[in-house]
Amino acid sequence: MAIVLGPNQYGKAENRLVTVTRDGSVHTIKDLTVSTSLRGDLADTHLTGDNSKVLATDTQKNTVYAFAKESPVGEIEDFALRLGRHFVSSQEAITGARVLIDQHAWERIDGHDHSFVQGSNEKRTTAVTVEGDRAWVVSGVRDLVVLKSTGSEFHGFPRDRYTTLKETDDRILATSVTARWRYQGVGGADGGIDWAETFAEVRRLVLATFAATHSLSLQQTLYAMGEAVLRDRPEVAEVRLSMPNKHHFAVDLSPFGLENDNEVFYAADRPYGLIEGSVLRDDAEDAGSAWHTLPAF
Ligand SMILES: O=c1[nH]c(=O)c2[nH]c(=O)[nH]c2[nH]1
Repeated sequence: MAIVLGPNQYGKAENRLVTVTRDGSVHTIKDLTVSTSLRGDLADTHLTGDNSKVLATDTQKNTVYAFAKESPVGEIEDFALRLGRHFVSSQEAITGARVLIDQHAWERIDGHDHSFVQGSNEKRTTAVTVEGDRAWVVSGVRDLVVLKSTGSEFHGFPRDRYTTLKETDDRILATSVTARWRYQGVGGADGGIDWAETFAEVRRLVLATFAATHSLSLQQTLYAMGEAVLRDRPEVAEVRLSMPNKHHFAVDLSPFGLENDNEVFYAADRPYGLIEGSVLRDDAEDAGSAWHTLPAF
C-alpha cells in the first residue's frame, strides 16, 4: 500500500473588490467577490514543504486588486479570464486556474450621481476555468427570488402510509433561483460573446418563464426555464438550476371559526424541497473542465 497525494488546488477565496469609475461627477461602482484557485505541479509543497512553485495566495489577492487598476474590470467573465490566463501563463508550475466571481447588485439612487442602493440580494456569477490555452465559462445568477400567488398546482403524487400532503390545484409557488449556464465556443479566444447581453436575456427568460408557466410541479417549471434559455440563446450549451421550494402553507383558521380562502399563509423557511436539474442540448460541445469542483447544480 502507498499513500499518495490526490487532486488539490489552492487560492485566495472571497476577495472583496469594489471599484469606482468616474465620469466627471457621475460614478459607477462594481462590487465583486473574487475567488482564485490554482492547480499544477504542487506535490513538493504538500510532501516536503518546498514552496518554490507556490504562488502565494497573498500574491493572488494582490493580483486581483492590481488588475482592477491596470485595466478596466469590465464584465466579470472578461476579468476572470484575464486573471486565470495570467496565472497559467506566468507561472510554469501552474497549469490550471479557476476564478469565481460574484457581482453584487447596486442601483443608482434616482437623480444622484454617486449614491447607490442595494435593492436585492441577487448576484450575477461566473466560474472561469483555464487549462493551458483552453478556457470554459459558466455564468449564472444566484438568490433570484420569485413568487407567484396562483397558477401552481401539485397533485397526482403517490400516497403511501407516510403521506399526509394534501393535493392542491392552487398554491403559492416561490423559489430562489440559482442558475448556471455553460457557454459553448469559448475555447482559446473569447468567442465574441456579449456576456452582459446573455446575462440580461437569460435572466429575462427565467423570469418570464416562471411567470408564464402554469406549474404542475416545480420540476416542470425548472425544465421550462432551461428549455426557454436554450431555445433562445445558441451560445449556451447547458443550464443547471437549483431551486428551493419556498413553501407557503395556508394557515388553518378553522379553530377561530374563519375560512382561509388561500389568503393567509405561513412562510416556512425550513425544511424546504430542493429541486435541481440540468437542461442541455444533446449535441452540446463537451463540457471539459467547465463544471469541475462546482456544486453539481
Ligand atoms: O413542485 C413540487 N415538487 C415536489 O416534488 C414536491 N414535493 C412536495 O411535497 N411538494 C412538492 N412540490
